Amino acid sequence: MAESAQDNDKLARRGLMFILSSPSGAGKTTISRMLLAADDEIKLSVSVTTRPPRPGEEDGVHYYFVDDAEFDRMVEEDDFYEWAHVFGHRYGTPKGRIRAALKDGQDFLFDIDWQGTQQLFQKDQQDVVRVFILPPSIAELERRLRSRGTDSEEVVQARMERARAEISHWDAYDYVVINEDVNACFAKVREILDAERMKRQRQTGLIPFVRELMS
Ligand SMILES: Nc1ncnc2c1ncn2[C@@H]1O[C@H](COP(=O)(O)OP(=O)(O)OP(=O)(O)O)[C@@H](O)[C@H]1O
Ligand SMILES: Nc1nc2c(ncn2[C@@H]2O[C@H](COP(=O)(O)O)[C@@H](O)[C@H]2O)c(=O)[nH]1
Repeated sequence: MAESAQDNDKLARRGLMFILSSPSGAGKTTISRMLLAADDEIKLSVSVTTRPPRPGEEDGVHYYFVDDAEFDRMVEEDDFYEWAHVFGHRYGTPKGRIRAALKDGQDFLFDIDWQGTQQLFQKDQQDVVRVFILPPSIAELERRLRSRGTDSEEVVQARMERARAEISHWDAYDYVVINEDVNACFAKVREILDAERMKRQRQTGLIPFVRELMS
């Protein structure tokens, strides 16, 4: 049966800012892509970066690739929600229309590091959901970074050297999921997203409905 306009009103809710972080190589981009393919209600917040594109990465789809001068200009013009230095490059979340779209119920997915997570949480605690992905072991993390085949040995080493420091931020997250089997990890991340969408404080459309039930 088709949903009536009244049913749709009841389902109205604020969107959420769903953050996935992990040490490099643990699998957050893989999980993000699975989520975006499976769920039309969530959109990727495409970051801006000064790092060069990897093979297969497209400008405007995976990142907006810019040079240092353009990134400086965006910082000066206050175009970022947050930005940080990560592995020798700069990465930032452009403001775009995120705030207005959240009000209209649009969910956003952020594949960002712990520094960006901290900044977004300070600005918007009510909408942020923080998920940290852990690798099953350090050896498997290294194997995944190498098997991705997109980074030089030097880059892989630099990322492995930062891995323990990245993992040390795990306790600043709302949820922690170990990515051993990718499908099992993805299923858990989806459950988190589904449950967060149902949180009472996000379900703004229920207020008049419940008032009517109680009248
Ligand atoms: N559960 C898994 N089992 C085996 N391989 C995996 C699993 N999850 C992801 N991978 C593989 O590990 C590699 C790294 O994954 P991915 O690029 O998603 O990591 P990431 O956390 O986004 O890294 P970065 O922060 O560097 O972008 C990829 O080749 C991916 O296919
Ligand atoms: N603080 C931010 N961190 C970001 C952003 N976009 C990506 N990232 C993080 O950078 C590292 C490296 O990413 P890679 O694509 O070069 O492997 C990873 O932890 C990302 O999550 C951002 O806008 N802000």
